[in-house]
Amino acid sequence: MKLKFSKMHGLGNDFVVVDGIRQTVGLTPERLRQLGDRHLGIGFDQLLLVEAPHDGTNDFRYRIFNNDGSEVEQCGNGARCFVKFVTEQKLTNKRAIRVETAKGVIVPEYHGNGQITVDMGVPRLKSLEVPFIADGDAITHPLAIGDDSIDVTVVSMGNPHAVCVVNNVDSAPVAQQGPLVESHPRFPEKVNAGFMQIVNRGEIRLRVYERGAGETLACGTGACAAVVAGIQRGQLDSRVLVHTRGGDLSIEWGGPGHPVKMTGPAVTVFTGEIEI
Ligand SMILES: N[C@@H](CCC[C@H](N)C(=O)O)C(=O)O
Repeated sequence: MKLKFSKMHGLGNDFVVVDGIRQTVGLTPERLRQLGDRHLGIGFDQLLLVEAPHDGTNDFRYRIFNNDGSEVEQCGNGARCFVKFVTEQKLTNKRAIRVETAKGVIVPEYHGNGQITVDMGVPRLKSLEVPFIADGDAITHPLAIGDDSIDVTVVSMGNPHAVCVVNNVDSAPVAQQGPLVESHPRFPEKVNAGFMQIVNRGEIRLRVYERGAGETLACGTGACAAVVAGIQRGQLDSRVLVHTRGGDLSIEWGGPGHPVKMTGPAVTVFTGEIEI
């Protein structure tokens, strides 16, 4: 059986996007890992599956799989690619669409100038909602990593994030500490680990070691979580330019109870079909 797909990226965070409305798709975790392999398959950080919504008031359902085969709740760069995909594939002609994810509805809006803004929903800040095993709901928590201790702020953007502040992202120990944070026993569902350098109150540099995918060139929910964490810590203003290794995202957050808005590009690289 042949599977049609588009290869896309958001700031170098790359995706295989599959229309599960007009073709039948059966993907096991093993098959996902094989398709995600950069030598033996197509290669991707995440595979995005477009489905019909469960609730008729929404336009689509959006499922996300990491390249380790795990299904996850949310993906920010993927959300922008999702809206470009459904527009290019003529699955909709709306500019603003309502998309169901495993943790609520997101509302991406296509501006037509190459930029897409996504209402990523209200971040969850309570430890239990991340989930994170904490003594209380402090803004930073010391986390023991081997012989070191790092201070993390935990945020759920639908998916779990732990953000620490570093002096320089270029020399931050992302490859060493990232996997230890990702699988730390205090995060029962694992976590995405963000390393944020604060440039000024409106600008940060960010690297993210993603749960189930390793370090990526950019992470949209990671950018949202980092800005929320920086604002919670009193170090950032409400509109922040986030520099990632793959490019820039603009993030806005009005504080607790408000949704996070993320703006950035989405690119289609090629389309293809693969035997599965
Ligand atoms: N690349 C993403 C996040 C993808 C999911 C993440 N690895 C997780 O397991 O939660 C983004 O742009 O947000």
